[in-house]
Amino acid sequence: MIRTRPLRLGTRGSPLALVQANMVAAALRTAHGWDESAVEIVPVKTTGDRVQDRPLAEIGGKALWTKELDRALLDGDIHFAVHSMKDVETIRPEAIRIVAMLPRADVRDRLIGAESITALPHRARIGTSSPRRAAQLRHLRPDVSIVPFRGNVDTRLRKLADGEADATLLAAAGLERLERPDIGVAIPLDVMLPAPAQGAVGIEARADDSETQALLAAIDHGETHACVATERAFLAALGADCHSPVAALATTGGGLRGELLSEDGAYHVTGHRTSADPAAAAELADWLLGQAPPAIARLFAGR
Ligand SMILES: NCc1[nH]cc(CCC(=O)O)c1CC(=O)O
Repeated sequence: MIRTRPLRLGTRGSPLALVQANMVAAALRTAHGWDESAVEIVPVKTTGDRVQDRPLAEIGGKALWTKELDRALLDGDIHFAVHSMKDVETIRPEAIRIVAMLPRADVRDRLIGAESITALPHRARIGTSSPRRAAQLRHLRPDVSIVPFRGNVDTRLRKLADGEADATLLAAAGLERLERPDIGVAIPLDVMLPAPAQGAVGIEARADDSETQALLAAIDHGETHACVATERAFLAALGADCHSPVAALATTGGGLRGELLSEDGAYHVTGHRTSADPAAAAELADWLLGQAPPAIARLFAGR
């Protein structure tokens, strides 16, 4: 196909976002036999990137990563947007559709600063701004304290090196894509379940732009797409947002696993369904909420 203008790919401008954008551009060029100029990368600064000094939950949650890109998409400034699916809210604007996902990377978190969670020094200070990671850590190690840690991967590693914390947790996927796969140790999935959609890169287009959607369909990884859709259905059924300490993982062979925690990690409930379809996700969410002690249930009171 001959394109008279380049396809405009919108992305955040962080180093990780740009790597992921380039992965998508390369996949499209390969799938369609396009040359270098066929896809133009358009970095868009988001509120989440601008405001680095306050917790995300305080300035408005996950929408901060997508709002400006949504606008660019709806205004026709870009043809499609590339996101870490972990950072995309469960409820999306009607006019925007998640069209494709790249093959998922390692879904685990990596611990940097100790050999394992058990091996963390007594009362270690852990740098993380993720409510899920904080609650999971405190559940496993009630003695540790949590230090807020925002910023991109390099910023967080620098804060750790500067002694602002004794250890931190980062997604293996991000470290891999930034070509630092060996930093720290992978935490086994039976010790720590990842965030819903962790490790998945997704692509959104306008719901009415069937031409762009057809081009993107060529690079959609069906298995990743299905598993991430199930994890997102689980979040949606919980009425969860970024304030909610929730973990989930769906795999084609292993079904769906989910975990809800109280913010302080004192309580958690976990469950498993052998099927990884969205109906099982909604059912597991309801079952977990039914099991949950008040300290967890109140976090989902708004649903
Ligand atoms: N919330 C930030 C964010 N969004 C996606 C990733 C990593 C890549 C991924 O999980 O797909 C990260 C960094 C991290 O959690 O370590």
